[in-house]
Amino acid sequence: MAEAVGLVSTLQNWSVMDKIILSTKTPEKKTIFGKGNFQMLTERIRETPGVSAVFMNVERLSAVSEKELQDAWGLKVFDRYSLVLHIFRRNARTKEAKLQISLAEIPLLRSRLKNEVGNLDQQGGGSRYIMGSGETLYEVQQRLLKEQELKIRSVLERLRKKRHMLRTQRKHKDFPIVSVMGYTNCGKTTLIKALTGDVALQPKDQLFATLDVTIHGGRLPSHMTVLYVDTIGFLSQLPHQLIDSFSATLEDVAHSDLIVHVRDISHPETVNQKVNVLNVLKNLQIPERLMNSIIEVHNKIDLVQGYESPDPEAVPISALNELGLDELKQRVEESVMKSTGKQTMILKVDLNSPQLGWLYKEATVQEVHDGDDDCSAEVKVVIGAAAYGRYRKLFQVT
Ligand SMILES: Nc1nc2c(ncn2[C@@H]2O[C@H](COP(=O)(O)OP(=O)(O)OP(=O)(O)O)[C@@H](O)[C@H]2O)c(=O)[nH]1
Ligand SMILES: [Mg+2]
Repeated sequence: MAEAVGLVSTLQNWSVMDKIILSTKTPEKKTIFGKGNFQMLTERIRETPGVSAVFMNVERLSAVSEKELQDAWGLKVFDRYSLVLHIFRRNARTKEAKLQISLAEIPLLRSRLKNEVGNLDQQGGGSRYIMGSGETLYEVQQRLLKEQELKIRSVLERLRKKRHMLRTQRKHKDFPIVSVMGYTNCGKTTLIKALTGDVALQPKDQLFATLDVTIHGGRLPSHMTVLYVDTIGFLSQLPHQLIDSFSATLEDVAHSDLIVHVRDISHPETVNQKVNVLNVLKNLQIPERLMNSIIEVHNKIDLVQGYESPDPEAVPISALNELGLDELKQRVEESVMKSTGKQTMILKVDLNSPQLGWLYKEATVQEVHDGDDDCSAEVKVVIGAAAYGRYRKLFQVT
């Protein structure tokens, strides 16, 4: 099992795996391989030292096929769905991520159950009624699964509402939100760590190191605070049901003020990865204004000698070596000012009133200069239209 997972971490794309592990395009057929092929594969598996699991590059194996292959090879057999789920399970930290995984596991349990009951039926046990309850064993188990699914969904819904509330509070505080997105392992977490200095962040050289959407405050050149959102990485051909379960965690992206798309330009599949990420973003129904203002970041330039971006709009950086970050922050600032309608203003404040304190709390104070008299000051401030409206109303400024 460790090998299978290690392999995914290193290769990061299914197509390369075809060459190394097994592949088939007809998982639904009861017998996947012809007799000759099956024997050849079995021999290859036996001859290869240290194989502890086999990965079949298909979205879903039927429970019957999975069991047959496992019995024949004496090894755990993964398909794309169960392998991604396995990695997710290892990396999940928060309650929400764990619940999402439990939800994604239900279809697997359901098809296994069907298979087990099929076997029991052959022995004459599966469809018997239980102690006059009117329900067969299969029906009871199906019902329990359904109940479990409903319970998970209702807890997830509660967590979602809580997130919604937090989002509203953040908006009220007027901090722009920048979602950092990209293919798995492209360096999203490393970049946010470099931009915010948040030592709690842990970048890792593995797939789906980040499974929870987390938020980190960082300063822009104008001293404005923005909130960077670290998101789950994308992977091509991620099984559909898993996307459904996890797209909920990406919901917040549609409400952000800017998307930064990080690309690992040292990766041989970097162009395909970009296409994949943009496709998923389209499916997440991101508003057009956000899609049109995406900042594309070319990361890991330290790994490509003399890198020159083919796209003059892209920002080349090395998150690990902290190269190009000043330019990136500048671009983020310009974009955020535009999308949030924030402006730089010079306000005259009365030092005998709480105006200055209010501005420090609700906006970004850049400079404070002495005013015409002892009790006034001129304040350079970055402030959004809504906050300025509140300021004027509160202090009756015309
Ligand atoms: N050489 C080099 N390595 C980098 C750079 N940025 C990130 N890495 C490495 O790439 C690996 C993945 O980094 P992460 O920041 O965890 O990537 P991620 O996009 O957050 O990955 P997931 O959360 O799994 O989707 C780590 O080993 C980082 O050290 C860079 O600029 N140069
Ligand atoms: Mg990450």
